[in-house]
Amino acid sequence: MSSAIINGKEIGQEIRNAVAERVIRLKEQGLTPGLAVVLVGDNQASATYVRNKQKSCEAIGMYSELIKLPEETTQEELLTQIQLLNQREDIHGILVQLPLPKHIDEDKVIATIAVEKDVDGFSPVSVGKMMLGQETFLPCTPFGVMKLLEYSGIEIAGKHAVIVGRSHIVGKPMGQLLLQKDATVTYTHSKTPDLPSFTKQADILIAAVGRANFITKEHVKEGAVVIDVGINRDDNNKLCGDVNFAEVDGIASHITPVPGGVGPMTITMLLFNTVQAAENKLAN
Ligand SMILES: Nc1nc2c(c(=O)[nH]1)N[C@@H](CN(C=O)c1ccc(C(=O)N[C@@H](CCC(=O)O)C(=O)O)cc1)CN2
Ligand SMILES: [Mg+2]
Repeated sequence: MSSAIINGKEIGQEIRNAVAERVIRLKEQGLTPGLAVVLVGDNQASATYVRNKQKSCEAIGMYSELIKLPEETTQEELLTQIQLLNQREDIHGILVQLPLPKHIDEDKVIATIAVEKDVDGFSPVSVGKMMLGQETFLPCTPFGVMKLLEYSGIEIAGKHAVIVGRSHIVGKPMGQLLLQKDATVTYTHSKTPDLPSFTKQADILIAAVGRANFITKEHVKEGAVVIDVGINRDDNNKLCGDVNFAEVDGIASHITPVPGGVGPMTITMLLFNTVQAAENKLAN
């Protein structure tokens, strides 16, 4: 029997509809939520994601503004742009599309975003608050995965979640969010020896390694929930995840496809966070 598909497009749309309602309420009170998206350089994938973020904002009545800077932009110039956005009354969320060109210190740039506008949840203060379980903006991809699990009725408490990958934007926060919902969490990564001996124990397996079709049937326990965070291109340049879907289908109880699984949730949760930032502004 095939695994149940967790449909991120459908779940994402349901959440976007609810976010759109909140935008209407804010506009009735004279406030249009505004997102500034900073794009530096000519990375084609980044340009596509940024376009999708802007379109998604507009689709639910939010304001979005693109700050497009050339590849040669200096770190100082970029920091100045962010400081200006930090002061803008009409901008409630700021995001800097990653990756940045090599000559720019990503950490420094992210740390400059005002925490109340850090809708990506990447700044050191946001990350610290998340670790402490305090109210803050959660990073959009792991936040989206939590919503996929919730909307699919998947129990987390008492389950063994195994994360493959330890990036700052996915793997590390993913483990924290699952831990806060009482999962037992194991982190694995590219240097973990005998990876299948760990992943085979997972009730919930999160694949966030960034390698096409890396997770095969030998990594997955019968009945596991498999969440694929990867966005890769295979040998035929076709979009694929970190999980070999054809192999794992039928072993997992539930699985997310690529495309149409975690990806759409990333932008959904960005909209969610930006509306939250605008509501916070009204409340304070
Ligand atoms: N500042 C940020 N930079 C980056 C983030 C981020 O959350 N904040 N995440 C990724 C890229 N990303 C958003 O920025 C992103 C990636 C993929 C998708 C998505 O919807 N994927 C689709 C497929 C799209 C395609 O056809 O190429 C899917 O999986 O269905 C959304 C957002 C790195 N940078
Ligand atoms: Mg760099």
